[in-house]
Amino acid sequence: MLLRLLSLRPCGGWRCFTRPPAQSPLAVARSWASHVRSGSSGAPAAGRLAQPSFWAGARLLPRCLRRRLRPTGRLAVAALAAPALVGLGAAFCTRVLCQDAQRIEVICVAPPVEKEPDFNWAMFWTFLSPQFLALTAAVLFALGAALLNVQIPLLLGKLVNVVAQHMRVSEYLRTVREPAIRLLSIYGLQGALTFGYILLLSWIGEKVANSMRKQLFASLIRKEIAFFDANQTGQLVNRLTADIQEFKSSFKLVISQGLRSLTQTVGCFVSLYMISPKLTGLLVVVMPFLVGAGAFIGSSLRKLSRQAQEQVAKGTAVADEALGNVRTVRAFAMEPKEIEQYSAEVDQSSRLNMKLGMGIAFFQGLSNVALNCIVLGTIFVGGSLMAGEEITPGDLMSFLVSSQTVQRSMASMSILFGQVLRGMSAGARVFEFMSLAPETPLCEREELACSMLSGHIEFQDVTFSYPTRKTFPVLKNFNLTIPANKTVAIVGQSGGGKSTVAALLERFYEPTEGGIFLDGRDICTLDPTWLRGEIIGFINQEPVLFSTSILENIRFGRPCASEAEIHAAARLANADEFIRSFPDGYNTVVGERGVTLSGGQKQRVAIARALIKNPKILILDEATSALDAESEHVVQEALDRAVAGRTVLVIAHRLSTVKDADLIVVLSKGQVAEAGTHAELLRKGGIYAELIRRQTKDGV
Ligand SMILES: Nc1ncnc2c1ncn2[C@@H]1O[C@H](COP(=O)(O)OP(=O)(O)OP(=O)(O)O)[C@@H](O)[C@H]1O
Repeated sequence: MLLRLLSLRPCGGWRCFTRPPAQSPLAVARSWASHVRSGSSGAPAAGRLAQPSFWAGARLLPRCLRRRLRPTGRLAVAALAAPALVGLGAAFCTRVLCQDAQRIEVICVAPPVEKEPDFNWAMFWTFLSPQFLALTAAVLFALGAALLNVQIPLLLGKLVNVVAQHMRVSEYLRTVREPAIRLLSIYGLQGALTFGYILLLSWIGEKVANSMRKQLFASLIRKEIAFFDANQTGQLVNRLTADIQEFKSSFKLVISQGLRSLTQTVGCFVSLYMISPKLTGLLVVVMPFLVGAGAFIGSSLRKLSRQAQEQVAKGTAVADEALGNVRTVRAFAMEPKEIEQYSAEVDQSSRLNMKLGMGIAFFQGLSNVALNCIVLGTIFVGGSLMAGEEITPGDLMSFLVSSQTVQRSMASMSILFGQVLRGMSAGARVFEFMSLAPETPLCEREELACSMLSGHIEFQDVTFSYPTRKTFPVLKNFNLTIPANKTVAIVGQSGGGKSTVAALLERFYEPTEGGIFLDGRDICTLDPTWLRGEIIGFINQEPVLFSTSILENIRFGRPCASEAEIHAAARLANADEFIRSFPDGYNTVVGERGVTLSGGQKQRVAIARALIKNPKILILDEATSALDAESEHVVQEALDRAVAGRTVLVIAHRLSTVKDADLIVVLSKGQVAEAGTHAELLRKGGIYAELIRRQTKDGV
């Protein structure tokens, strides 16, 4: 029995603190937290393990006490019932420790300096209100299950009294039937209600999370480009995944555990007081000490645990960087150095974890002693009260079970408090981006008739600073005219603002001052979706393909395009031949970001994707600069064909690619420094002539 007693408590504690070595700190913290959330953190486990001895003790206890056993006999009885209470106490301490894991998770997840947004209740209600009926039913079921849980100890007490009174089998079976059947029906009903509210809650949780995810994604993908300059993709994806998951779990827990625990704590305390005010007093005095001591020792373990987690994160970062950049590591033959660095981090991590394990072992051992003493005290006082006939054996039984319920409920409420805070801050982060309307709505304002569009573009006194760097003007009173069906090239030193001109024309950003006009209409009065989707084709230096087939990638330019149109666009882009040379032809899947294609092939697919919408305006932003001479030649050939009959803005470093442009503009410090044809600018002998001279010398 003693062995069983000892085996209970470490189980709960170790479940919280041991972890598989390969997991990331975040995953570890999550798994700890999910242990707690799913209620497997030790309390139920301890309770489950404690039950057989508890029932054995419960059966023997009244008999022994009725026969007025000597103190040694009472001690033996106490030893039988002890595991239940010890298990409960240990479970309670374990919960306190597990809270640490949850706090650690907060440390891992929360960015340290970011200001937390406020929780938007109104927005939450818009998601919850469609599930109102199901939610009401779930709440009622949960309350019903909790109230029945309060009844169960009292009925158990009555049953024990019957068991204790009747010694003859026939009489016993007759008398025990009625309370046993009542108890059984309550068990059944309680089980059905529990099934009902958990089912309803997971249904509601899924529905709410599902619509939150869709709405958040829809709202994110429509945000202006400046928003993505200011927010990291990883953070945004985290809001879509981890934050919504966190919010969903917290919401479900508040209804299921919170409501139930509160009802049970209040109800069982009333029952405890009614059974025995004296024993209740003992419990009320002892419990705060137990929790206080657990929290105190837990705080130093928490600190150690946090250090261990941070160390694991360091090791993970080293592995992540080395594996993610394996080509660079291989190219520099740095494998031994990386192994050494990773080993050092892992060794330090295991030293900290061993220290932590020792701390937990010490804590568990100490709490065993304390809890055993408390159990003995409870049994001792309870036994004395029974001996003085102040309470019946059944009362003691009810007391023990009710106190178990109270302890479990209080422990889960303490966990829940942290969970609610975390859930609300996760929810606030999700709602924050949902409620922000994009500064440039995607589908508003006017469209011009495409057939009437000539494609004449004018930048008039455009001044612009990026929203993330407002004090640094990239363009200053920039003026440029791109006549319809002409090709205008922008050249100049790196960082001069060439790509910014293209981004403004695409309406990725809005000019701070001045305006951009298309056929005399300010483009900010035009529908951006129409502008980008039908009028402007954009090809840049690093085309990004999606991990689907070549066919679908080209169709991305115009979703309603037929296969024949796709093939035609590919031919125009010099891509048809190489695509057909693949075994799967147009159905070849290109891998993540088009990794299975060469740079030149990717660029030609991107050109086909831009051409399929037959854009009136084409922007080529360094479209060939990442390619070798061979690929550049093929791609340039495709581009030369593509520009015919369109207004084209070319941005280029390699001046050889722009010398045939109708107009070449040299951009310097955000302003037009020179403009003219290739021959005019060479004659002028200014910046352009100098650039040409340098590139010819370098053989570019
Ligand atoms: N998203 C951004 N947020 C803030 N500043 C930016 C952003 N993009 C570019 N810049 C800054 O704007 C200036 C102009 O950048 P831009 O990319 O337009 O230059 P560029 O002439 O195209 O350069 P390159 O020839 O090297 O591509 C640079 O100083 C750059 O640091």
